[in-house]
Amino acid sequence: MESLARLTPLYPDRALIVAVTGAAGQIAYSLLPLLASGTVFGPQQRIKLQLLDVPAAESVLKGVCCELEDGAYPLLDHPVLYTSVADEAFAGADIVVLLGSFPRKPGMERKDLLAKNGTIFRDQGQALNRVAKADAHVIVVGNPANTNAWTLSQFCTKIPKEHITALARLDHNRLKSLVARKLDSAVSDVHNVIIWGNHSATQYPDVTYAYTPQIVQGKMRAALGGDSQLASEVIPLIQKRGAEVLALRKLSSAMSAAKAIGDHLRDWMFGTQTENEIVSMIVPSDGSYGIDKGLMFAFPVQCHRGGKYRIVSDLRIDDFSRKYIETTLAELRSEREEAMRLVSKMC
Ligand SMILES: NC(=O)c1ccc[n+]([C@@H]2O[C@H](COP(=O)([O-])OP(=O)(O)OC[C@H]3O[C@@H](n4cnc5c(N)ncnc54)[C@H](O)[C@@H]3O)[C@@H](O)[C@H]2O)c1
Ligand SMILES: O=C(O)CC[C@H](O)C(=O)O
Repeated sequence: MESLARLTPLYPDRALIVAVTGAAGQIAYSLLPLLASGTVFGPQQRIKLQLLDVPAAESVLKGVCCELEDGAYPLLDHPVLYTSVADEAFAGADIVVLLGSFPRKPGMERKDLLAKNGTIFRDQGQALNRVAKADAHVIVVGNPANTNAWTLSQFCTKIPKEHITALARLDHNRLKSLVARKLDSAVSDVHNVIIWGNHSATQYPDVTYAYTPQIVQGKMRAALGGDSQLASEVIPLIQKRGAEVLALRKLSSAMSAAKAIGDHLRDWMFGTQTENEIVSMIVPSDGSYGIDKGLMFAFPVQCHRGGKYRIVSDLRIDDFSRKYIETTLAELRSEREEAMRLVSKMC
């Protein structure tokens, strides 16, 4: 259960301004009620929503706004702003949630998305540079999320680099839930799973530092059947979970993505739940664990109220883990190279 003290409003005297792109899409349809109801920013924080989508989605977006009105959410300021002009959506925003992009369809490779979505993140980086608050906090969700966040940050120099993050929390939650199911534990009893690297099939879902009241830190790999079981079952299951949902729904994950975005934002803005709790966020590397400085990489982090976080940089990484971290690092380096090529063409 959330403690109300933890969720003391960030701005008691005004509405928190939240811009959401791709607001006519499916993740937004699950996320907007979480924002409007106080689930993410607490039951006392007023919210102003500024929604962006492409002109072709105007009618759907208007319908979403009608539903937000009809929800009679006590915390939501009216009118909800909706627009197809990025500068209008981002103006004055405290929090910027970037969903707007093309999701992968069955038969598409994730790398097909790099070129398709790169220009969106260039344009939105430039728009943020023009109109955003210098202390805005940004989360990129549109895939390929790490590299889109990197592209955005190349065009948005006004906002500090560490305020630009991307979503690894869905993978983190998937792993946490899987561990709970395997051990027949409550999800809330599972702590400190970690996702490393890319939000892709090379990510490394790591249980080395995870624990529950029954399984002490250091024993989780054995409790889940040992390293060969992890390598053959647990790790691939999490790495391929997005693809599994896509194959089943013929649409990518949306409800669970919205829940994860809420978790990411709540922990980022209010602090992680306890002093020792670790969550996974895609943030610019500070060089920890030998990851290239500036590369957008999922790391274990601890957050402190007001949008501050620190990468937990002192975990011992054994050979088993290092191999996975190197694989996802290599993929991210090559995505960044491709993005650099595209960016230099875009300039
Ligand atoms: N990082 C993660 O964990 C994670 C999880 C799930 C989905 N995703 C990604 O999130 C993105 C959104 O997924 P979705 O299911 O909501 O997709 P969707 O297709 O339902 O919605 C995307 C919306 O973005 C809009 N859009 C496209 N270009 C835009 C632009 N330039 N500006 C504003 N809006 C624009 C589209 O019109 C559409 O309404 C996809 O890229 C998907 O792959 C990431
Ligand atoms: O396109 C994909 O494979 C994944 C979509 C989404 O990022 C997810 O993790 O569910």
